[in-house]
Amino acid sequence: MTTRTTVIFCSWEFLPVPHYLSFQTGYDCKDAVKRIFSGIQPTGIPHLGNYLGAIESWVRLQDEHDSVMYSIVDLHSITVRQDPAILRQSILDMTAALLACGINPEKSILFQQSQDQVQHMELVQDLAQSFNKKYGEFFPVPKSILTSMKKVKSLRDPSAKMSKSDPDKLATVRITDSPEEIVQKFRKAMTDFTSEVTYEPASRGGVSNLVAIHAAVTGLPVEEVVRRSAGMDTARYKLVVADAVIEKFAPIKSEIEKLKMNKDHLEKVLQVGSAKAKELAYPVCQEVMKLVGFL
Ligand SMILES: Nc1ncnc2c1ncn2[C@@H]1O[C@H](COP(=O)(O)OC(=O)[C@@H](N)Cc2c[nH]c3ccccc23)[C@@H](O)[C@H]1O
Repeated sequence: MTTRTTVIFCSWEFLPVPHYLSFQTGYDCKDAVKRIFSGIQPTGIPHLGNYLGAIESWVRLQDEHDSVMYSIVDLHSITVRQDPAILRQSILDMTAALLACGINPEKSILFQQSQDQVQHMELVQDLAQSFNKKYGEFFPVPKSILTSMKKVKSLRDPSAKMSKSDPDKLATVRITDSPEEIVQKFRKAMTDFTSEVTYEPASRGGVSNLVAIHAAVTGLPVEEVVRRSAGMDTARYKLVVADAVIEKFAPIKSEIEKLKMNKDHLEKVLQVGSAKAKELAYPVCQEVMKLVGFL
């Protein structure tokens, strides 16, 4: 008998999870298989924060775990009114972006949240615990895991996180930005009056955000990035970071363009993902029905 459990992946916050994903179909929670689950809203193009804080790790996790699910959380996005046609297109664009970043539908189940039922992480934990109290140890209680990358900060206000919805267009670097746009955004990034490049997040948020981004996109330790920029002023350093980001995103950007031309493929990926997710959920729901006495 295969047993299943859920490990919630998130970058720094508690994240909600479709509740069926926290079910297991075995009888012994201790033997449960780890399941990775995370999600991203379809609205807007993924930015540097989404990439470094989540997507890059999702790609790694799909190679490290047998059961991995990523959801395009379209239900989350309708907390504000969305134009249906634009939302439909955004879901496909996000699918293209995730595939271009390296999400492999052979290794991960990629699906739309609206094809599931959704609950929040804390609620799932409460539900699992309360169900287990009444019916025995059936649901593993989901746990969160964290990435090493902290929040990527806004380029215009290092006290705020980089966000898709920032009204200041210079604050957020999107995966599909042109090299010119990326250079412009980094050139205008807020730093301070000290020209030296150092990593002191508490007192020098702006330049430290640049160092953290630089380290993350090059894969170098922060200390090494700082050492290599000795003698450089922040104005020059901004261009070095911009170049590193351009280099990182160039292959992803061209892959997105290719994938977006094949709408049928993108739709198929989501359909197959939803079918796989439903297939996992169905026997679990049946077990629950039996435990409760409905079947
Ligand atoms: N500036 C930033 N720096 C570093 N990481 C960041 C930055 N901005 C965003 N992220 C991370 O990107 C992922 C998707 O963000 P969303 O806002 O679309 O993501 C959200 O709105 C989520 N609630 C959707 C979600 C994630 N996990 C789930 C599990 C179940 C259901 C839903 C979810 C997230 O990991 C987010 O933490």
